[in-house]
Amino acid sequence: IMARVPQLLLETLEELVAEQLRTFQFFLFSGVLEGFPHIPKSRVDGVDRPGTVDVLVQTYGYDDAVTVTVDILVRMKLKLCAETLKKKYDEGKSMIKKEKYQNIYEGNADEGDTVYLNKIYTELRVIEGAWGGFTEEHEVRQQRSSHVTTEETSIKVGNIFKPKPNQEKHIRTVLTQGIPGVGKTVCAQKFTLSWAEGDENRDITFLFPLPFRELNPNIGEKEHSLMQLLHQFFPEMKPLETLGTECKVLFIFDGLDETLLPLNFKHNKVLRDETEPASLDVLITNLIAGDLLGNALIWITSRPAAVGRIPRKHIHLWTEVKGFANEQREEYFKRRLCDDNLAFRIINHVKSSRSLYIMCQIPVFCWITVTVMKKMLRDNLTRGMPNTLTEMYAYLLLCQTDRMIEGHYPIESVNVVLKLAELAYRQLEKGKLIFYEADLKECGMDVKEATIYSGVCTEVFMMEGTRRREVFSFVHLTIQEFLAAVYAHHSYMHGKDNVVLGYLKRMSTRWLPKSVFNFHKTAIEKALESKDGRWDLFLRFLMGLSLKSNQELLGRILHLEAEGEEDVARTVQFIKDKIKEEPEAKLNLFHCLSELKEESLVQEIQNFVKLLTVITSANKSDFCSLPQLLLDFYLWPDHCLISFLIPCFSRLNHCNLTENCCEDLASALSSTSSHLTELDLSDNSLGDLGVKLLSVGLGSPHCKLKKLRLHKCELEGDCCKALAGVLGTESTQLTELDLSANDFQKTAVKALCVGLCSHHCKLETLMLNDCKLKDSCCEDLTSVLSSGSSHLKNLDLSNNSLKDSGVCLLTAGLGRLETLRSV
Ligand SMILES: Nc1ncnc2c1ncn2[C@@H]1O[C@H](COP(=O)(O)OP(=O)(O)OP(=O)(O)O)[C@@H](O)[C@H]1O
Repeated sequence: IMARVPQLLLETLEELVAEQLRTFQFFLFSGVLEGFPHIPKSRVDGVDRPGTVDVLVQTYGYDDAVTVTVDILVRMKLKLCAETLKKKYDEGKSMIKKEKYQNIYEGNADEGDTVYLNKIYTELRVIEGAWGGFTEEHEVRQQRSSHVTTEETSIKVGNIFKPKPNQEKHIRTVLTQGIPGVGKTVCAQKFTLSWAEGDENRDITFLFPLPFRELNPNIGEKEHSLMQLLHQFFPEMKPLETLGTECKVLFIFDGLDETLLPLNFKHNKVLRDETEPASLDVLITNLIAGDLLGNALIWITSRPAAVGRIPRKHIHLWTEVKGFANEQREEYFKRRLCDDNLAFRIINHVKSSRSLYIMCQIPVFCWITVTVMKKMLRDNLTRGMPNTLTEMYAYLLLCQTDRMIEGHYPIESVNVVLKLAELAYRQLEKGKLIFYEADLKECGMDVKEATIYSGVCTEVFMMEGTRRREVFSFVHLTIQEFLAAVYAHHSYMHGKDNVVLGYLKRMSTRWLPKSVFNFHKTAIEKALESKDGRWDLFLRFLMGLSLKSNQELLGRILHLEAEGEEDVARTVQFIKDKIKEEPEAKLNLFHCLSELKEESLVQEIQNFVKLLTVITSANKSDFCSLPQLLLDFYLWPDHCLISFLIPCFSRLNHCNLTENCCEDLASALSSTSSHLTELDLSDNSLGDLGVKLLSVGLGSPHCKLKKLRLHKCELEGDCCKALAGVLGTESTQLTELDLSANDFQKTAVKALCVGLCSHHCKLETLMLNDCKLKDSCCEDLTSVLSSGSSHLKNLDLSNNSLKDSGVCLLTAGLGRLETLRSV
């Protein structure tokens, strides 16, 4: 339709006779059109029809060129002509609506390139019933805490409104929450498209996607009825005056976090009539509360921090988008790239960096990774692939700048990036994610500059309706945080201006001596003071930018280099001191060290975990989530850290562990740097499978374990063969094995004895008490004891069902045994 606008306008002007054309042009240059700039007389006076169309489009853009033309035609009393133009335009617009849902808006799409949703859409993990007790926490932290939720029931997005078995009440309102970039908008779009294509939810007659951010510009406009609002957004609905009660209607309100509406559920008047005018806030709150169109289905999506804006009583089903599971990550890369070889290389790189791999749970990071790595591999820049977050975002900014230069935009990238960075910082300071032209102006930017970088940094929305208005936002909050850090770093390096301090403090301290260290220190303190973690990611990027390598990387577009390397060393020390002060509150500081590629991070974590062990030992349930937490988020460099962590976790008894952690433990035990000699895993539900997985590590030549406790681990004997294998390996150093309080049968002990007989076996103490053993196992044990190779000195068989005859048999062949407990 947009491409057809000039043609539509031309067709309209061709209906005018010469006299009328001159009158039309008079309106353009006379300046009578309210809210639209007038066109200089010299540009239109006496110009032919195609020339007039050109001037119209160049001056007003497609949308407003049509609005202006319709307005003038009405003033010229050419009503029919005006209506025809408007009708054709509106019809075309409703067609692009459908197209709008077929394509996905991604910042990096090459000019004219269409990314089809159905092509790249990869199933997302969505769970239902999760009320996580949301807090005002920063979303990146939410990602962390959402990790430890326990019970999760997956749900298919297309089924959220379908009745569940045994459910009496139908679900009218659903709220779907998720951290930024996790795929909420894409979910809503996919739902809409599947419905529009007739694949799913065909019982819904009307589906109205009304993103909160597109509703914002309507705030403060004169009152509208719900029907008028719908007519404005969906012109094809105009023939309908009411929606009635017969048909099933669904409203999708995407992005609750972006609304500027007060959502005053408590005091807004009750509204029941969809034709009665009211303020936008009244319309929306009444729709959600069910007073207006009580049968309509409502779906709201939101980032976690904003979900509290809807009273819980109005929400019937809570769901949460969790992002991609492991296989889905790979599938995404394959779908996105259409080149298996390239996908394979990217997947391999992502897998080689655990932090990157974890980040790629969030689809938007997958997209950033694809954007950056595709270009790097294409340019043969395989050396030094990005590993830290700062590197990744720096490359993203470079990619975008290259695209801009390729597009021959006659604009100086340095300036635009800096202005954008300032914008990012100022808005972050205000806690704003969306902003207006006035905010751009504050940073010396015009709309054109912002839109040139629209690919990655900002999005522009042409609003429908009576007014044209652009709303801006960074494509992703993390990009805003990155650019904000660029601004803070640049301001300090070039003007010794510490923006982090805030204006007043900056003024009052301007005479004090300055140093990079002091600058970093204020930023660290600011981040630590903010309760909602708003500055956490900013700080990570700021630390990352203090690395010479990252400054050089960005050197092509920005001069960020700083003197004062020793200052960075002081910053590192300061971070470490802060961590020691209050380790459990300073998790983000570990991320900062990893952005700084701080080699001693490993040591720091080890110390940190030791401290944590002491702090949390009183509360084992908190403690048990920590290994997973740490493994996931603080592994850098990726491969060796776990082995450093393990010594601190040598006492993992009673930690609610299951077989799920055994593979990680095994890999820690088999790491070359593993120094663990004792491991207590008692009172966990490892089961036979868990111990089998663990045995892979136990049997490794690098495993230095001497004592292993598996008391009460829900073992039934299946694992004994694997344990025997461990005992029989040449490198085994195990001298003490506690298998007490498990449920072993004869065959289990028999299997174990194979290992005990091996001449490599160094076991001196074996505890098999409380194992429901019967006499029948004594025979095998006796043959072990009497074999010359056994080192067994202590054997505990107490609390089993052994009879005298069995014990007699054992005592007959004690070998080197010093203690035998059998009662
Ligand atoms: N299911 C999916 N399949 C493929 N790509 C996806 C999927 N979900 C998300 N993406 C990618 O991630 C990007 C961000 O997703 P989306 O805009 O839906 O996130 P969001 O949760 O709405 O974030 P925000 O809270 O920031 O609005 C998309 O532009 C797309 O590139």
